Amino acid sequence: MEVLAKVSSPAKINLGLWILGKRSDGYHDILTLYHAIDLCDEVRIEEGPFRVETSTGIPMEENLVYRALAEFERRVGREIELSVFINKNIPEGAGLGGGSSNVATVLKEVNRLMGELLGEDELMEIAGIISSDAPFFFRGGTQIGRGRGEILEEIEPIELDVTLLIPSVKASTRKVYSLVREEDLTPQMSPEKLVSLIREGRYELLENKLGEIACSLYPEIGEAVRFVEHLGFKALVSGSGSAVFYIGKPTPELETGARLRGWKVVKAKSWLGV
Ligand SMILES: C[C@](O)(CO)[C@H](O)COP(=O)(O)OP(=O)(O)OC[C@H]1O[C@@H](n2ccc(N)nc2=O)[C@H](O)[C@@H]1O
Ligand SMILES: Nc1ncnc2c1ncn2[C@@H]1O[C@H](COP(=O)(O)OP(=O)(O)OP(=O)(O)O)[C@@H](O)[C@H]1O
Repeated sequence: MEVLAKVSSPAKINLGLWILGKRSDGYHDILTLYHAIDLCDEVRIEEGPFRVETSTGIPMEENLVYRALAEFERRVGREIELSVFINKNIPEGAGLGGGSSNVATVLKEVNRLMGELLGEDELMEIAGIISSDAPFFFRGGTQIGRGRGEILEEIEPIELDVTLLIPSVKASTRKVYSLVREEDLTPQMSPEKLVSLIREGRYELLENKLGEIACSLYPEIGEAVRFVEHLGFKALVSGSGSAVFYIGKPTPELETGARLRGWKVVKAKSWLGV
């Protein structure tokens, strides 16, 4: 079959995440700085029967991309006659937004291949229904996320070397959020404070309140944080975990320690292209 599109689907890290409050719809209002990195899934779209397959064998009905395309099809009133194949490199349940990135990347490509039937706003609306992290991936780069994560504001691009340390445990975003208590809320944190921290390069002041809960729920994530801090780096959990990262390149001590513990090390850079 003819290959119609080949496109990369980048991961994200959260350069800080604060939980501002609990909402009546069961979600939480957050303030976060999304940052796309060059750890990517590879998406291939061919003409053919409507299907969505991943290299990790995610059942199609469970695939966030399939659910997004089903909603797209309903709205445009035309059948999708395309086959989507995703080669997964982004570890699942790592707080790196793999599925969310796939949703945005595939919606954009399918919409383009079918003649731009929907505008970006409506595509982002579909994406946001499927996953709170997905709207970020339409523009990528570095964006402030508020609300559930779907209210976005681009800031000037920053270029970082990032080292990810990925424990084998998969973190459940829903479970981590379900443990949020009153004392974990920081309603006083504002986008202005966050932007000034970043502008001044005060990365040591960044924190992820959700990541702290993930560490209590999944001790291996806490171990990874303490190991990175022991090496003298500022460790942050990405999203709800399990990935831990720091700004800088891998060191021999880090590689050795990670190997001993069976943790994956990924050397990444900012992903500036969308
Ligand atoms: C942790 C982050 O990844 C940080 O970027 C996001 O806040 C979560 O984004 P996500 O994985 O796309 O989350 P979703 O798939 O939309 O929601 C999964 C579950 O996480 C909880 N959830 C998610 C986002 C949010 N702002 N508040 C929440 O309480 C809800 O229980 C929801 O049912
Ligand atoms: N296309 C997909 N890619 C990855 N996971 C998917 C996909 N579709 C559905 N899933 C399911 O969703 C779960 C979470 O996926 P994802 O990789 O986006 O989580 P995550 O890395 O924790 O992202 P986030 O930062 O949004 O929490 C996976 O464990 C998997 O079962």
